[in-house]
Amino acid sequence: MPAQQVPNDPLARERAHLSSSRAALRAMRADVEALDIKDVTANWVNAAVLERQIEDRITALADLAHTPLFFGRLDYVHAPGADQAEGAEGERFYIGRRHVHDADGDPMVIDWRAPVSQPFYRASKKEPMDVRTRRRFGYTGGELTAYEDEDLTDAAGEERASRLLQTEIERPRVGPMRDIVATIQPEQDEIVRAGIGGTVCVQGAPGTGKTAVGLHRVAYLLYAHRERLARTGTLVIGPNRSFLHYIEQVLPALGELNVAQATVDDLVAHVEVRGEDAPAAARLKGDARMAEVLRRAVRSGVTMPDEAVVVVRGSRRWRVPAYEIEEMVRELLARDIRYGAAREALPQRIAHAVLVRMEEAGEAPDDRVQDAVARNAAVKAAVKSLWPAVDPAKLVLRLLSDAEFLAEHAEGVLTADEQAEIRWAKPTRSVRSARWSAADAVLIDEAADLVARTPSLGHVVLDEAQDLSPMQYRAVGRRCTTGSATILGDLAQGTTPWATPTWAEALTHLGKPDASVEELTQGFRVPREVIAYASRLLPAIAPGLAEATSVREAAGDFSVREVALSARDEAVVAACREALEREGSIGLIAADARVAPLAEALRTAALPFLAPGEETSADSRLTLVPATLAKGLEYDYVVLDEPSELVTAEPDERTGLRRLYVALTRAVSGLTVIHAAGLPGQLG
Ligand SMILES: Nc1ncnc2c1ncn2[C@@H]1O[C@H](COP(=O)(O)OP(=O)(O)OP(=O)(O)O)[C@@H](O)[C@H]1O
Repeated sequence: MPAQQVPNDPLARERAHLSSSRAALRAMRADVEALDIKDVTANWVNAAVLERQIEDRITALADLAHTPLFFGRLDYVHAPGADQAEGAEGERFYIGRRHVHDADGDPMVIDWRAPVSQPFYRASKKEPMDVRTRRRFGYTGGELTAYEDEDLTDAAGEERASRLLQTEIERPRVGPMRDIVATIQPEQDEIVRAGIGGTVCVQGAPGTGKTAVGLHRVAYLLYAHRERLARTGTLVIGPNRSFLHYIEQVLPALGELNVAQATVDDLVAHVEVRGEDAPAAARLKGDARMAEVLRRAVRSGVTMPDEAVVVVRGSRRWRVPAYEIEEMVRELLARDIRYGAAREALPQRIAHAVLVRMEEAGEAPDDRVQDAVARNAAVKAAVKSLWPAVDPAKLVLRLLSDAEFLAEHAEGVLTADEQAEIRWAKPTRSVRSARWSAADAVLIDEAADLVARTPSLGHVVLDEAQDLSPMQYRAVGRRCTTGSATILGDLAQGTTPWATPTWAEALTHLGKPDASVEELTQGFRVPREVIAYASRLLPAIAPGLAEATSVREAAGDFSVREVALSARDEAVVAACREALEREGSIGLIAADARVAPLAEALRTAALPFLAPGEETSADSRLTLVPATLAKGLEYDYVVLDEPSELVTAEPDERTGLRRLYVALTRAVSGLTVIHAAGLPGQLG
C-alpha cells in the first residue's frame, strides 16, 4: 500500500493489514492451485501422493470467514532473530492460526506455534520476555472491530484481566468444539509446548481445558516436529464416537488434517464385539494380571524335541540331534523377543546347525543353502510341532472356554473363583460365533502383541484417561512405545468400576512411569455456583482432589426444582422451553433408561431434538443426552433429569456419584435440576 494511503486511525490500520494478509493468503492458495505436477513426478504413485499433499495444502490455506487470520500482535523491544520468527525481521509480529507471507516471501502473519509467538501466551509484566506491547484483537462476525493493548514494560503496574479474553470465555456455545489459540492461558501453554520427548499427564477438574490443551499440543508438536511425526503418525483417543465427532474440527481449523482419531475399542477391533461382561468379569479381564496369564498361555504350546531333525539333500542326510535343538528352543524362550519373531528364528537356527555340519564335511554352502534348508519340509515340520503358530483370538477363546487350560496358566495368578468369574457360561467353538465383549477384544490385542510387536506411533493423546482398565492402558501404551503421549483426565470423573485410583498407577500400566503429572485448576466452562454445587460430591468420589475454580464472571443460572412424579416429564419439557428462549445450545441429560420416555415427552410437546454427536446449529439447539455419553461434552444450558436415577443406574454408588458429577459439570451458562425422587444425600 502506498505511504499516503496508510490510514491514521490505528483500528483502520489494523484492518488494512488484515485485508492485505487475506489477499496474500489467497495468492498463496492460488500459487498452490496452479502447481503443475506433470513434469515433476516420475510415476503415478508419486503423483497421487503429491496431489493429495497439494489438496491438503489448498484446504489448509482456505480463508475461513469466521476464523480471523490473526488475533494478536507483539511489539518487541529488540528484534528477535529471524530463526525465531519464521524468517521475519523487525520488532512487530502479527500472530495467527497459520503463516502468511506476501509476494516477496516476507511474513505478514506468524504461526502461533513459532517461537516468536510464545510471549503472546506467556509474557507478563513481571516477565515481559522482551515484549513492549501485547495487542489482542476482537472480531465480530469476521470483522476486526476492536483491539486492546497491554503495556508490559511497566513492571510495577497491575496485571489487568483482558476484556476480550473474558468475552471469548463467556461466549455462548453452539456447534462443535472450537480452537482456543487466541486465548491459551500460561498454565495451559506450558503443557501445549512441552517437549516431544516426554510424556505429560494432566489432571484437571471439569472444564479446565484438558481436551483443548491436548488438541493444541498435537498441533504444536506437528509444527515443531513435522517430518518426524509425518513418518510415525499421531493419534487422538477419545471415549466414544459422539465425543470424537464433537472435537473433530479443532485440528483441521488449525490447518492439521492428518491426525487420526479413535476410541480404545477401535484400536483393539480384532473381533466383532457383540457381548457384554458382568461388571465383576469385566473388571477381572481388565486387570493387569491377565497379561501374565496370556504370556504363559501364548508360550504354552512350545515343546521340547524328543527326536533329531534329519535333512536330506541330494544323496546326503544331515542330522541335528534333539539335545541341540532343545538348546535352541530354550535359548529362544529365554530371550526377550516376540513369540512370532522367535518362531521365525528357529528354522534359521536349525539350518545353521546343518550348515556347520556341511562345512565340517568339506562342503562350502552359502546363504542361499541356509535359506533352502530353513524351508526344508523336515525343518518346517519340526518347527510346527516345537513352536506352533498362535492365533491370538483362538488362544483367548480357549482360555475363556476351556477351564483346564485357564487353570493351568492362571495358577498362582487368579484364584479359582476369579477363573470361574471370567469363564464363559457357554463354551464357544469358533472365533466368529463367539459373543466377544469389549474386554475380550483387549485380551486379544495383548495376545496379538505377544506374538508380533504392535507398531508404535510418534505421539498419542489419550483423553478421559481415568476410565481405562490396566489392560486398556497397556493397549494404548504399546502404541506409543517409541513415541510419547499426552494423558488427560480427571480422577473424579472415573465412571467405570475399574477407573484408575491414581495417575502413578495408570502411567505404570501405560509403560510411562516417569511422565510428569501437571494439574490444571482454572475452570473455563462451569459457572461458579454450579461447580460449587457439583463439588459437594468430591469428598465421596475423589477425596483429596481440589475443587475447581471458575474464571467465568457471570454467576450463571442455577436452580433445583422438586416436582411431583406425575409432573416430572412436563417440568423437564418446560425447563427445556425456558432454556430455548435464550441463546446457545441446550443439553437435556438423563439416565439412559429415561431417554426413551423423555424423547416421547419432547415429541408430544413438538420440541425437536438431536442425539449427541449430531451437530447443534442455530435452528436446532436441543440435544437429548444419555448420561453415559455426556462425558467431555458441554452445553450452554443443561437441564438435568432426576439425579438419583443416574446414581442407581451404575453398578456401585461411587461410580454413580461420579456419573452425576460429570452430568452436573456440562453447563456453560446455566443448570436446572428437576427431581421427583430425593436427591443423593451427598448433594446436601
Ligand atoms: N484458554 C481458554 N480460552 C477460552 N476457552 C477455553 C480455554 N481453555 C478452555 N476453554 C474452553 O473451556 C471449555 C472446556 O474445555 P475442555 O472441554 O477442554 O475441558 P476439559 O478439562 O476437557 O473438561 P472435561 O473434564 O469436562 O472433559 C471448552 O469450551 C474450551 O473451549
